[in-house]
Amino acid sequence: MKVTVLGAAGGIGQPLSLLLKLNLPAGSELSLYDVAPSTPGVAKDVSHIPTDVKVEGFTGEDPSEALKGADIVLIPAGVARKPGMTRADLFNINASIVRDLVAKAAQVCPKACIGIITNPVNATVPIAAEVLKKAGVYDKRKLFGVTTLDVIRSETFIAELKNTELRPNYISVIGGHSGTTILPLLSQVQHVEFSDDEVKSLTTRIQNAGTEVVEAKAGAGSATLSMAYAAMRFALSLVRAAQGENVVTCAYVEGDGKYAPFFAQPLLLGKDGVDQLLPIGPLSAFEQAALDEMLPALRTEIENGVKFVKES
Ligand SMILES: NC(=O)C1=CN([C@@H]2O[C@H](COP(=O)(O)OP(=O)(O)OC[C@H]3O[C@@H](n4cnc5c(N)ncnc54)[C@H](O)[C@@H]3O)[C@@H](O)[C@H]2O)C=CC1
Ligand SMILES: O=C([O-])CC(=O)C(=O)O
Repeated sequence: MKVTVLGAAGGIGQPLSLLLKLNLPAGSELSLYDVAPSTPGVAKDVSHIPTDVKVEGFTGEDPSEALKGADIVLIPAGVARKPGMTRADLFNINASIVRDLVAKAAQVCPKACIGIITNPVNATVPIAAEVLKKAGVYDKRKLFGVTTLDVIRSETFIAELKNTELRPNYISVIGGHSGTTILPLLSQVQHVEFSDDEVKSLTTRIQNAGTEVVEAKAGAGSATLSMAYAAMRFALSLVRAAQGENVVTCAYVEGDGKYAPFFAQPLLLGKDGVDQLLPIGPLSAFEQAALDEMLPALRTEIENGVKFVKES
């Protein structure tokens, strides 16, 4: 199993590389690439940790060497928000970064599962899909927007609010990954009751959690450490599924188009990525209204991504 991280020298990339070195199964390979010239040094640094995961680092303009033989490609390359910006403000720079990196992955490792972390995820995943289609290698089961951070935040905030045990993957977060497109399905959480006020305030907190970090970091970037953990958890789900385990997770994928062409929802992962789209389940009136309200914005972000590739 080979995992390649594109953007490996960044705020997310470095702790993600560390976590993968510590947690990938023995015998795995970890390939780190970034335009930052320090990347071979990041790889050298991580490689001194005594686990049975082989690490290589690459820099320069071309990620091809890093992508050779990759089974999973994780992409946190690009710029992050500063206070006052929305994720959509990152589109102009990050759209072409994702387009060009995914075009290389399409050439070098067309069968790899690709997890896009770079924001705005709602648009960068459709960009990646269009690039893979152009290259004739698109398999919608293998392209994901990584929304695991929304899930782990929900887990943490619920446990804090209700003083309950932390349980992984006990909540679905559907829709997309920005503002009101992030919709945690609190009504489905087992054994926990929320008042209407709690539902409102907790939903808003989960939707604004990225901004909470951006503001607290005061100009030094956005979530990196919790995102690195989230991306590791997502990558390990793909690894376990590739090894034959049935794994359920939420991610932003091209689904059945019922709500929007791309949509974050629970998925059953298998050997080739998405094995089954799982139903989002029954929604409360609050959640149904929030879903109806978010869809136009989500669809517009998707269209912007598609248009960007068609026009470039
Ligand atoms: N999906 C999610 O839940 C989250 C997504 N993000 C997004 O992840 C992205 C990265 O965030 P950070 O790591 O904090 O940013 P950062 O600026 O610390 O790191 C980004 C890295 O990407 C590299 N890079 C830029 N262009 C590249 C290219 N063409 N090829 C390879 N590497 C390239 C840079 O050299 C840098 O090392 C941002 O777009 C951010 O908004 C951040 C948090 C959560
Ligand atoms: O808010 C941001 O810009 C980074 C991000 O996606 C998150 O923390 O959820």
